[in-house]
Amino acid sequence: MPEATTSIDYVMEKASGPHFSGLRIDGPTSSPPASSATAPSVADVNAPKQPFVIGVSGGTASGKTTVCDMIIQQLHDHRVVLVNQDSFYRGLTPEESERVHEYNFDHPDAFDTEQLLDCIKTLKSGQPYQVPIYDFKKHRRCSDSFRLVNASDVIILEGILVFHDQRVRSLMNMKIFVDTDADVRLARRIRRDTVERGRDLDSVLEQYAKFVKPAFDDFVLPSKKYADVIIPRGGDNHVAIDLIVQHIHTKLGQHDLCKIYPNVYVIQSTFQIRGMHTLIRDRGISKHDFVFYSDRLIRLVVEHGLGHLPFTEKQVVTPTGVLGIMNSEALVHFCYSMH
Ligand SMILES: Nc1ncnc2c1ncn2[C@@H]1O[C@H](COP(=O)(O)OP(=O)(O)O)[C@@H](O)[C@H]1O
Ligand SMILES: Nc1ccn([C@@H]2O[C@H](COP(=O)(O)O)[C@@H](O)[C@H]2O)c(=O)n1
Repeated sequence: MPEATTSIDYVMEKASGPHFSGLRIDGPTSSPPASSATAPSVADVNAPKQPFVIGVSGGTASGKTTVCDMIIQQLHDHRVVLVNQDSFYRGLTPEESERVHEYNFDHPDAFDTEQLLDCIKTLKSGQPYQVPIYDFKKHRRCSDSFRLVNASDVIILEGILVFHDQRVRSLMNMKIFVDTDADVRLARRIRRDTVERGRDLDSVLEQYAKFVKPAFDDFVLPSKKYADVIIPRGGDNHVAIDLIVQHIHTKLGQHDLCKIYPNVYVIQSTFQIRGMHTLIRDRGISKHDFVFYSDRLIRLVVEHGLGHLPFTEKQVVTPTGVLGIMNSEALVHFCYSMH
């Protein structure tokens, strides 16, 4: 190893832990095997990724759906599905239907949370789900039609109370709270409910004062503390939405080639690999170091590729008669007898 690079190397080795394949580069083979908990196996790294689940909460008419639509538009190169908590409103009993103005649609019990959980768990496992369709005018689900939601890269779960239940929260990778002033929300709600949901002004105002506002204070606002990101002004906040989309892109990775070519394997990015890529791109690097680190990176690719070839395990005795003491290169060449 060149002397000038010893300290950089030392830091990288210390920080990175075992290399992906379980073999430390140039190090002794006393490091943990590939099955170690700290080193993901080839199968783990290339296993189908679990969908990225985003929860979007906020008060009524805060702009949740608008924000979700903007995120979906910007994630056009990924498969994204939107699930509304509203779809899981319970059906009303005949008595409740008769006195619908006394029914609190803003209480957590108004939702069938068990079914919502089942839906998100099913989608997370890569299976499609038949999501109910809710009719806000009739206050009930359409009994004979569903929306078939397919497995996807990103699942967005949107609703006033999606952060209320711990079990639902725990399924989320990212939680967003859309924060819009109450007067703006009420104004939007009046317009929306009278235009789209078949209500009159008096009933909207009465429902708001009796149920919507108290439930916001009791359940929605307290769940804001669970949010990772709070978006003031909802869909008007383009900066926040751009940042969120960037983050999701990073989390999903850019390995679209894997979707097109099922036999493409991507080496997991580690601190050490990123460090070496940084060094060889540094215009000030010496020729010697450039060759040294490029050589290491190339060797990683070769070792990784060899790991994908069929092999049978072999016991070997080293020339000194000691079992198991060999450097990483020797391990690759001796342990795997290629077909
Ligand atoms: N930034 C905005 N400016 C103006 N109107 C908006 C804005 N965001 C949402 N709206 C309107 O307010 C209403 C509620 O928005 P929506 O996104 O459906 O909220 P939520 O899903 O939180 O109930 C809709 O009629 C929508 O068109
Ligand atoms: N039959 C129903 C069901 C729900 N609501 C109201 O909808 C609000 C939640 O939907 P947002 O799109 O505004 O998030 C909630 O505040 C309920 O009061 C309803 O009016 N009728």
